[in-house]
Amino acid sequence: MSKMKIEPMKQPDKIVNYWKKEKFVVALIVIFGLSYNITIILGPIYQGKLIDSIAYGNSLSSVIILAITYTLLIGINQLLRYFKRFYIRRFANSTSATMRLMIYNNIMHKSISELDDENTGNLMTRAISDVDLCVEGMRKFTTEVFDTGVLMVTYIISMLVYDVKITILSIIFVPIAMVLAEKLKTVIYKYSKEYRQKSSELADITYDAIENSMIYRVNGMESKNSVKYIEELEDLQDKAIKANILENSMQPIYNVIAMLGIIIVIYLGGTKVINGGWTVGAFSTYVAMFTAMAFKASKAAKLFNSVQKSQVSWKRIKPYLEEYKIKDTSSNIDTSCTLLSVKNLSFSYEDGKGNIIENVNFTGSQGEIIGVTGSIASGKSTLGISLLGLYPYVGSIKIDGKELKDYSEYERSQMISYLGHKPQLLSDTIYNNITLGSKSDITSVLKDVCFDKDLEAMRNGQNTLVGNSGIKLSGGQQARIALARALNNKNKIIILDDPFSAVDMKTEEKIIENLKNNYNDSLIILISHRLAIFNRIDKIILLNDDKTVDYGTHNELIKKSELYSTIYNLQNTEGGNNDEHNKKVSI
Ligand SMILES: Nc1ncnc2c1ncn2[C@@H]1O[C@H](COP(=O)(O)OP(=O)(O)OP(=O)(O)O)[C@@H](O)[C@H]1O
Repeated sequence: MSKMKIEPMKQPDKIVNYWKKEKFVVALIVIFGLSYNITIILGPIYQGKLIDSIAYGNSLSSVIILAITYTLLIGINQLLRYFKRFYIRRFANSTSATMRLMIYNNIMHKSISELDDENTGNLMTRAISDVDLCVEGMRKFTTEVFDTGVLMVTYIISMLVYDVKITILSIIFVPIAMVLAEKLKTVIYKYSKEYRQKSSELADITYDAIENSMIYRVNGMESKNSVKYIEELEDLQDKAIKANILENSMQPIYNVIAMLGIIIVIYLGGTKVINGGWTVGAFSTYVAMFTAMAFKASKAAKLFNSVQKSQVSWKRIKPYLEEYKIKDTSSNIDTSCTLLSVKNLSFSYEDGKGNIIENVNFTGSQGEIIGVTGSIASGKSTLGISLLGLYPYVGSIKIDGKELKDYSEYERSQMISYLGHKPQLLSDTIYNNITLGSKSDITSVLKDVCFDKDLEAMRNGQNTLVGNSGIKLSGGQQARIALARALNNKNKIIILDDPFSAVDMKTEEKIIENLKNNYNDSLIILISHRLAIFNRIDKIILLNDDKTVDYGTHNELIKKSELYSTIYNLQNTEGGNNDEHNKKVSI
């Protein structure tokens, strides 16, 4: 059996294209679906013949031949059914995989501002959970086109061959059941939509309870949350009942309506047998065909409802099914030297909102360390983020003479390494947290961040699992693993946002020495509250509360900024080697 190939597709927001994409599989479904549903009619026909041959006293050998033929036909018919089912499953699996691939690709190409929006993340998680429901609807539809549509046509044609009048009179109840189902579909859609919405909300609440269990527990919120959770569950149950009851409770009613024609069949057919127009076997064949057809007709009514239900899911997925995009991974960057030049840089997170930083000017080159400091919420992290080029900025950020926004996203990722404000550890091993899935020797980088001693105490060494968000590591260990990740992916420019906030002063000093010695082919931008080592770095950017910026060497800032000199002196005089003290007197 050939392995399923998952490939992107064109116009993924048109549902019919999923059938077009699987042309070969759909062709096989058509072949097996048609042959299964056409040959099914041979079952009741041969059953009737068998009854007649017994009733009219045919020879034993001809009865046995008929019985064998009947059994063989049923066997072949079921084999065709097996293949039809197999290829329909294959179509469903492939469609589900394609939809997931297209949604995943959409996530990969969302802008950072869109991803920052919490709602986008939630909506996409829900959309992915809707894929299965939607594909299930498509599978049912494909199945029923044959098992209901083709089969009903086959039965009706055969019944017409047996008797035109009885057929026309007995099937007039079928459209009534269908019209009733059609009328109910809007109501079913409404209830189904409400149920799906509630179900996603409950999934969010569950994720939240798991992710933030510690916070809720220590704040004594768990029992209160449990009560709320039960209320939500009850509401979900209520909506589930409304959504399902109407659809399922209607099934027997559709069934009864479609079956009403049996009265006509028995009356007119029975009369025809008495008058010698039909044999008992022909009558039995006709009754079997009518019963099967009426049963299928009532299923068709249910099919309309289930297609309606899966449309709820399709509508939720559709906005995320956009054309497949491929990230450009060609790179044209200068690896021989590094020159960063920032001129009149201003930045705001949203258009029209006030600037977080204004008119920042500085230059830096390979081998330098530039410190960024300032009071709380003065925009230190924002300056680091703006240098990544992920958001639009005003002014100029040039790397090696070329504007940052003119580099491709991939080129930027190859020029700049970044350690964010939070460690953002994955629930994985130390090794995977640092390499992010690539293969490299991390021994030296672990030494550079002074983690080698910590590692010796860990039984599983680099394969130690860090727990959810690094919970099994101390704050300082988490910070150093995150720093090691940024350094392992060493680029021309390394931006480190507060890497030492959870690290003691001695370790900080050692790491700074390692950075100076082992990363002098990069330009390092070091964002920090702690100024202890700032007298050993090349230049400092001080972001003031009034959005003015002081820029210069340590000695220049000591002279020109009262704020800088006061804090530096406080951090380096009494208690200067004490972390608690430094926190109190930090900028
Ligand atoms: N993603 C964001 N969207 C909108 N506003 C933001 C975003 N990130 C930060 N801000 C705002 O920007 C301002 C500066 O925040 P930033 O984190 O850059 O300051 P900071 O100097 O690094 O702070 P701290 O000293 O507390 O680390 C704050 O008022 C904050 O609310």
